Order: sequence, then C-alpha cells, then structure tokens
Amino acid sequence: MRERSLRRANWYRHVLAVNAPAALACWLTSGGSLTARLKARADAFRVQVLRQRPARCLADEASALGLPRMGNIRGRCWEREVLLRCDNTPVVFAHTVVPMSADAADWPLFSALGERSLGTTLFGDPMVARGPLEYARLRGSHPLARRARAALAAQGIAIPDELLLYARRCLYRRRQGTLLVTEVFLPQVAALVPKTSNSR
Ligand SMILES: C=C(O[C@@H]1C=C(C(=O)O)C=C[C@H]1O)C(=O)O
Repeated sequence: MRERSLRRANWYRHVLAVNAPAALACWLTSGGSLTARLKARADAFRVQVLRQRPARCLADEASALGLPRMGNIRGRCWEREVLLRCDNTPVVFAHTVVPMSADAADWPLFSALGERSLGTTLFGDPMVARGPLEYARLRGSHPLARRARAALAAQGIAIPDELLLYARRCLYRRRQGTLLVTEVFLPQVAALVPKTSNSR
C-alpha cells in the first residue's frame, strides 16, 4: 500500500488544501493561459519539448481520465513533456496526456505541436471545454516530481529530492476527446515579475 501512495498525490479542488507559499499560490490559481501569463513576464519565452511519445498513463492520470486499470496495467496514452522557459530559466514542468483511444479529430493539432505552446491551441479553440483546476503538493517520490527534477538536472539545475513541488492539473474536453494537463511549478517561477512596457 505504501508503494502505491508514493506514486500518487492527493488532488484538491481548493488551493488552500495544499498550503502553498503565497508566491506560488497566485501561479497555481491563475486563470486563462499559463503561456500568456509567462510571456508577460519574460522577454523570451520558450516551450522546450522533452518528449512526445506513446506511454502508459501515470496512476494519478489514469484515474483523472477515467481510464480503466487492469491490475497494474494502466491505459496507454500519448504523453507530452515540456519545460516552459522564461528568459531561458525553466519555470514550469508540464506533462500532458491524451488517451490512445482518442480520435485524431479530437485533438488535431496535438501531435504536430513541436515547440508551439499547447495553450495557444486550447485557449484559441471554441470547441474546447476546460474543467476545474485541481491542486496537489508533490512529494519527491511522485513520478512527476522525479521527472521534473531529472529534467532540471539535465539542464544542470539541481533541486533537493525532499523539496515539495506544487502542481495543478486541468482536464480539457473537445468533441469526444479528453486531454489532461499537469503543470508542476518550479521554484524559479516565484521570482518572475510582470515586464513593464518600458523595460523591453
Ligand atoms: C495549457 C497551456 O499550455 C501550456 C503549454 C504546454 C505545452 O506546450 O506542452 C503545456 C502546459 C501549459 O503550461 C497554457 O498555456 O495554459
């Protein structure tokens, strides 16, 4: 039972449940596109794609997507993993999954996104419905915390295993398709401030 709990997080509908530092709470609850909010705080914004490939859903994600679990075999999906960078500093690790059963017409732009932000396709499409945000505090053992740390380590940035990471996730729907975006906010995001027009 303990092993299972290390792989999963408790996801809450209210941000107060995760007791995030104030500097992160405003990011966790920010409405609209995260891409747009980050772009307003950087001279250069970049989506660094780490992987986009077939995979098995994580335990947390399979339940959020309503995918059946046959024992320890979890549903297959397409996963997309990125680092969002502001002025080359990684500030968000994002993990998106689409069930493999999805029809290509459900998310027509997903497979060919490249370094374009997923957000620009989701927030620009009137057919996309956005579900409520959920919040979690990820222990170092959570798969997404491990992946975020590994992604940073590959960039020469070390964060302690014991550092709690704060995350949010949102389920999007389009036609018959579902898509789950999980955003893990890295410590560096707290230092971002809006760019004033004369600072460019
Ligand atoms: C959902 C959004 O898209 C962002 C971009 C992502 C990507 O390109 O993979 C993933 C998560 C988001 O932080 C957004 O901008 O709000």
